[in-house]
Formats: sequence, structure tokens, C-alpha cells
Amino acid sequence: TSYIQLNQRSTIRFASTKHGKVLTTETMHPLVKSVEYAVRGALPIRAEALSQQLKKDPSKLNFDKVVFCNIGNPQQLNQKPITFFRQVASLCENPELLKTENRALVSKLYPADAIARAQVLLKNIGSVGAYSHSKGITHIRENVAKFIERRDGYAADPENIFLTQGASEGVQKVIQLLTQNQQSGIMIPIPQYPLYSATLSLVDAAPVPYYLNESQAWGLGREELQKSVDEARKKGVDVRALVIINPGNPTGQCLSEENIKEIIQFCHEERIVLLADEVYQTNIYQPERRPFHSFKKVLKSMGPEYQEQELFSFHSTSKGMIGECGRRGGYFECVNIDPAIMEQLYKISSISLCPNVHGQIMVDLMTNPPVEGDESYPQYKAEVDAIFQSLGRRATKLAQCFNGLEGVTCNDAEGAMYLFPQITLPNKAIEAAKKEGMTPDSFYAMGMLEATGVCVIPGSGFGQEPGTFHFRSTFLPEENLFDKFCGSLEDFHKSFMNKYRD
Ligand SMILES: Cc1ncc(COP(=O)(O)O)c(CN[C@@H]2CONC2=O)c1O
Repeated sequence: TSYIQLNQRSTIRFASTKHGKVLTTETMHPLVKSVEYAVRGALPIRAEALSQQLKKDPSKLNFDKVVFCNIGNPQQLNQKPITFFRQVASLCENPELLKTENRALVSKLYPADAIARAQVLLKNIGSVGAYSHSKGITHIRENVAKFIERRDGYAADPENIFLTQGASEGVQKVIQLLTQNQQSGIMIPIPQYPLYSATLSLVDAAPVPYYLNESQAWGLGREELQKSVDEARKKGVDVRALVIINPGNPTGQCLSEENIKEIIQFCHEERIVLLADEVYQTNIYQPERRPFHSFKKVLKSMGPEYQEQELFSFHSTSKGMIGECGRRGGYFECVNIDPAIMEQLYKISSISLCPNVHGQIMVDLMTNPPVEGDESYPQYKAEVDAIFQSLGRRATKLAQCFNGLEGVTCNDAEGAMYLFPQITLPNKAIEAAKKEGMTPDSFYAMGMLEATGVCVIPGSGFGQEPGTFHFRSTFLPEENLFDKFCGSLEDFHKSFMNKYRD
């Protein structure tokens, strides 16, 4: 709850009765009570229950495993970690292995460049068990700055970089700072990744929706942004920031350099802070959408009048080809941010002392992996390329599967890890959903889970054009199981549509 304004004078009074719990859903913080986060909502909760049931009594279920397609969690679906990263991490975890007396034995198991990397890291970290600097270990922030400079071709200052517990923590800190009162408005895409709507509700700020255009491959035009900000400001909302997720989640679209320029111009003219969520920057499968254009790079390439534009850029170790979600590694870079705000960011970062050191080590490895000529480079490159190509094949295959279903249309995933198909449901299904007190897409998704064990998230959890229904699925199930996975979805869809045919 540290992200909720605890200084808010609460009108809540703990129940004065002598019996029963003091803390109840009636006496708890109302903003916590009302917040929703669909990626781990009703569907995954039911999926977990089915997963437990499978262990105890599989006979009663129509499937032999639950496939968690609700969350971009590659290693949960058996994606292998990058060998070099785990070699370095394990050496940092157990410095005894680096002692000279163990060198002969350890060198049989670990390549010299992994040993050398662990030594450098530990020289700059001390122990992975110690608190670090609240912004993150300076050496690692320096390496992140070098990564950004190599990627963009423009200088980056390690002092403008905060390492975080995944990108989530960075997003929450920045949105908390941006929110002054209930009129503070933050523009978010619809459909959006619900970290944003959930964080806004926890800080009692105003979400200002702008719609991505499904018929234009989830494109975003300036006119939509202008319409959104004008409508909000007319209602008295103090619109102060714009969230862009690029590549998109749940929609997978990748912005062109031209489009990014247009968005920066919009923010500059409307005096809006830019939050660029770029956690999927290496997950770009469509060649015409590569290379990745960061908002930092495009901003720096624009004229002097734009060089005061305020920008926060977010990155994470949870995505890409590494999928080290559980380590909670991430960072954000602050561009043109008021130095007094930088101090405030440092202050709230110090409240939680520091991001976990293993997550910081993973950020160092993600942003500075083995390079050509390093002993581990051939294996590193082979592992990353294999994962990248497999993700691309699975994205295409699942989109083809969805587009082959009656009443379903699905844009290709240009990037990221998800597909967001639109489903046209028969009225009988919509009626049946209403009887169950469920949204139609939740009713469909729950039917899919109960029939196939596949857990997806209804589109209502991300927001969608009124009157349309979607669901979001990852394309992460293992490639060797993919045909069976797609087949089970096709079978379920056919039976569902036949059952509820008007
Ligand atoms: C766009 C976006 N931003 C930030 C995050 C937060 O990531 P970390 O905190 O792990 O760095 C996610 C995670 N993706 C969620 C988690 O898995 N599926 C999702 O939609 C994300 O998709």
C-alpha cells in the first residue's frame, strides 16, 4: 500500500465493536478494495484451482494440464533461461566458487568470461545480500547508460537511471509522483495493460482513455490523442501525462519513427509528460518494424524546440528473449526531468531501500550481454536467436488459428507476446453470460478454460471499444505442443458456437 497516499486523511474508523476482526473489507482502504488487475483476476484464480484439482483428481477434467496463457511468463511455460546469465548469477550467489583454490574445478563448469563477469560484478556490488544504493548499483547504472548510448546514439547519464523491481515498480513510482489530486489525468491506451488503470485507481487519479484503431492494425493517430485530451480538459481534468506502450500490450503493434515523432510533437504542444513503456523493445517479429525506435532516440533527433520534452522510459528483464520475470529486474531513464523531481524520486526509492540485487545483476546482463569475440558469444547468440525465431513462428501460427475460427478476427502480433482477437458472439451466448452475471468475453474465456485448460484473459480486463468483445492470449506454449494447443482451441470454439448458435 506504499503507493497509496497514506497521508490521505482517512474518514475510515475501525469498527468499535468488541468482537470480530478489526480489519475487514469495510474498514480497509477503499482504493485498495476497488482496484482490479485482470491479468491475475477471476480466470487465473480458477485456472490455479483447476491446476490443483488436476494433481488430486485428474479424472473429472477434460484436459491433462492447465496452460497459463494469461501472463507473459515465458519460463513458466518451460522457456530455458539464457545459459551465460545463469552462470554469472550463480557465481555471484556463491562467491566461494570464485576462490583461487576452486578455480580448477569451477573452470570445468564455467567459461572464463562468465567467471570474469561475476568477479567484476562482485567487485562493484560487494555481497548480493547487502542493500545497494536506492537508485541501484552505480556500476550497473553506468552499464545501462552505455547500453542506451549504443542503442540510440545519444548520451545517457547514469544519474538519470533508476533500477527497479521490474518495470512495474518504476511505473508506479512515476505515476504516484505525477498525481497531485483526483483531477490529475494520465492518458492511457485502450486496450491497455492494466498495470496502468490499476495504479491510477490506487492513487485516485483520472484515467484519460485514447483508443487504438483495431482496423488500422491498432494504429494511433494524433487526432485520437487530440480528441482524448480536449474532451478530458473540457471536463476539468488536469491532463499531465501520456502512457505509450511500444510494442503494445495486449495489441502487439509497433510504432513507426514517424508516428513516434507525431506523438512527441503532440506532447510538446499540449505540455504533457511522456511515459514510454518499452519492455518489449527486442520482441519485434515483423522485419519492416525493425529496428526498434526508442522515444529517447527520436526525441533527441528532433529540433531544439523539443529538447525540453519530459520523458520517462521503462525497460524490464521480464520480456525480450530472456523472460527473467521472477527476478524482478528493470529500470527507467529520466529525460529532461526537473532536478527537484529527481530528488523526490530518490526519496521515494529510498523508502523501499533498494531494488533486489539479483534483479539488478540481470539488468546488467540484459543490457550488456556477451559480444562477438567473447567465449560465450556463440552460445548466447544461438540461444537468443532460437527463442526469437520460435516466438515469431508461434505468433504467426496462433494468429492463423484465431483467424480461422468462426466470427473471430485477429491482427498479427508485430511484436510483444500477445494476440488480442475480436470475437463476435451469438446473442444466445450473450444472454447466457448475462444470466451468469459475466461479461460475454469472460463467459467465453471461462468456457474455454473449463473445456481445454487454456487460461486467457477477457478483453474487458484491458478495455475495448464498447460493444466489441476480445480476449488476450500469449503465444508462449512450447512450440512442440503448439499444434495440439491450437487444435484444442479450435475444437472448443466450434462446440461453443454450435451450443449458442442463434
Ligand atoms: C507493457 C508492460 N509494462 C510493464 C510490465 C511489468 O513488467 P515487470 O514488472 O515484470 O518488469 C509488463 C508485464 N507484462 C504483464 C505480466 O505478464 N503479462 C502481462 O501482461 C508489461 O506487459
